[in-house]
Amino acid sequence: MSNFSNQIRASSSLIKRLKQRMTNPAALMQATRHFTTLEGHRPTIVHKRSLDILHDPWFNKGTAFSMTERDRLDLRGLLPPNVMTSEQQIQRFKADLKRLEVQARDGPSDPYALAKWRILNRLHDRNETMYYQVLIAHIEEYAPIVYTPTVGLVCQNYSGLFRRPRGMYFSAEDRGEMMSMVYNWPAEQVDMIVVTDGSRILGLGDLGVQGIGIAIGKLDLYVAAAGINPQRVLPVMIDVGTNNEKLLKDPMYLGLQEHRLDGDEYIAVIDEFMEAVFTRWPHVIVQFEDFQSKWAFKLLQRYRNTYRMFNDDVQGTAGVAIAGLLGAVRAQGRPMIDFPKQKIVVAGAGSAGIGVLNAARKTMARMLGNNESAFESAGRQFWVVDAKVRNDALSIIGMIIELAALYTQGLITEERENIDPEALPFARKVKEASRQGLREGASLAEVVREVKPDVLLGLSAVGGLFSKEVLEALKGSTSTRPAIFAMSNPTKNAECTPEEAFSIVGDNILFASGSPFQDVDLGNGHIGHCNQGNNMYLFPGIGLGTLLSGSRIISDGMLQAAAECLAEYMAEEEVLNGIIYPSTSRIRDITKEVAAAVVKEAIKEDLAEGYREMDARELQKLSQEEIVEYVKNNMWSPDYPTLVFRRD
Ligand SMILES: NC(=O)c1ccc[n+]([C@@H]2O[C@H](COP(=O)([O-])OP(=O)(O)OC[C@H]3O[C@@H](n4cnc5c(N)ncnc54)[C@H](O)[C@@H]3O)[C@@H](O)[C@H]2O)c1
Ligand SMILES: O=C(O)C[C@H](O)C(=O)O
Ligand SMILES: [Mg+2]
Repeated sequence: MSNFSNQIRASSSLIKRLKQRMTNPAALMQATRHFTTLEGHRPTIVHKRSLDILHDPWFNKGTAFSMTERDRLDLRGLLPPNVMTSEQQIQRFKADLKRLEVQARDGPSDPYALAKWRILNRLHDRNETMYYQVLIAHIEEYAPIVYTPTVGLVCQNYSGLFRRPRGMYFSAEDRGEMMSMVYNWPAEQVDMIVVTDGSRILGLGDLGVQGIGIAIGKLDLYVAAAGINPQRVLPVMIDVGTNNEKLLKDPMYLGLQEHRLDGDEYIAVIDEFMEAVFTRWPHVIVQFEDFQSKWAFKLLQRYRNTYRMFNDDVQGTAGVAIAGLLGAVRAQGRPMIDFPKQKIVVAGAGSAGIGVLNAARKTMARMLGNNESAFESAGRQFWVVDAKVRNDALSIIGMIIELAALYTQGLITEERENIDPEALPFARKVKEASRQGLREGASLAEVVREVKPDVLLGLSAVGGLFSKEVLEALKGSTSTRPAIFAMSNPTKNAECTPEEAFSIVGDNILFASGSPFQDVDLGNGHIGHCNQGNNMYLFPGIGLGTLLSGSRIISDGMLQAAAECLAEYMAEEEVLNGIIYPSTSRIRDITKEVAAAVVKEAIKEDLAEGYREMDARELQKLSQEEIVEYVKNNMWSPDYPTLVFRRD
């Protein structure tokens, strides 16, 4: 699109926004105040633009920059969309100070988590190199602060915590202008974008614009674990509104205070964003993060064959779960090839749950011969329990219908009405279910009692779902070592704690959770190991491997290679001791290995087009060891460079 037509779009949208303000009393007041200021004072001349202004305490006004100023000073997209008055800014600051005590108490297991986050964040703003030195050297201690679980708390309190903006904001009001807005980002090259629309942040629901925190946290791991250069990462928030009623009414909220766009309008915004970023940075990789499942699958299908993108919750989680499930087989003292015999109960058929189910089924089918009947019989190893408010129920709420009838819950069978298309392949046949003593909607405890599964895996976002009754039922498992994956985040959303799992089901279980927990002291010198089953073990390596291979897309084979690499990373002895995932202190090493596996697969599939001086032909010639070396040599480390001044 030409610059000229962009300018026309920009000015027509400006007029539209001014018109809208005329009907909004608060905005009108603000506009009036702005003009009064202009009349009363001469404008200040600035010789800076863009981030340089935001980073200069003398000129910075933060969220109080008006829309016209944002346009004039190339600030558009560098601030959350809601323009605030300076009175509102002060209110927000005071509310944040007051909330500090409460937040400290709300914190995950560490009451000082949020205070630590603030200190680290200030360091990040001051000295990026030192920030990453600290993070890498103490990743075990600080990953739970900059990432899950504290990042959830940060997102929930983002309006108060917001200081210096980080990343870009594209809002529904920026339609038609994104192509020019991307040029407001100061970096000439961007390798990794993590984008969210804030619609499902961890298990905390719709947090609207505040979800930017999750994109920032994921990119911190890209730098710390994968060695992506921090000057080449870009966190993005696409603000299409929010359906969170509390945020819609909150005067301190920084995002658009309107309901979420839906349907074609929503897709048009995401399409425009994708076109804009890939136009400016054709080699960028875009990770979709924490989109509600309604859009997660559709957008993945829409873009995955044309853009270098993946969905972390669907695909990253699937790989991490596969590695853990294979680890669970090994921990039983059996070969991985026995995986297709495992009986697996999954609670939660959302974007992550369905991603895991599809990948696990395919892995089993491959082991069984990779034909149609293998795929069919693999499907019979899964029992899926979900609980959903029916879409149609929302529209008939007014018709005095029993509340209970609005929900579909429990075991999914083919009898279920309005079943999600993604869950349909996993619906149990009614006759088969009844032979097992089960029926449509059977409770999780009933399913566990009748199936006696090897694995109970939760991606439901419901804290405590693996209740005493459910865990008691798991004692009847036919496995020598039942495995419990309580994968929902953050901490309070975990389906159960490791203490509950070990104390109720027994010392011999295998336990993994999405958020970190302490190991459990089982007495007599024995430790119940708590694994962290989190997609952080894969997404950094998937991104880095894709970047260094120069593959134009991220294929199923590349994702599979990443998962297998993680599964094989753990030594036999560790696995037999119940350790199926590496500790976070090894995340840089595992990421290097995963990236190398991804590069290797991209070469094998003839997708690798090369990166910088390493062209496709050179890549083809590399041995396994050379690929690992190539990856290692391209990982950024936080060392101070020597600086030299030169006039422009
Ligand atoms: N450990 C990880 O690496 C990882 C990765 C991705 C997601 N997650 C976590 O998994 C959770 C789910 O994420 P998602 O993207 O799939 O969300 P989602 O909203 O798409 O899916 C959640 C599903 O759980 C179902 N559910 C709700 N209540 C239930 C109940 N009582 N019993 C059974 N099912 C129930 C919902 O109907 C929905 O289908 C979140 O907490 C997220 O943080 C963890
Ligand atoms: O963010 C995480 O910790 C994992 C995962 O992406 C999630 O959405 O929970
Ligand atoms: Mg996520």
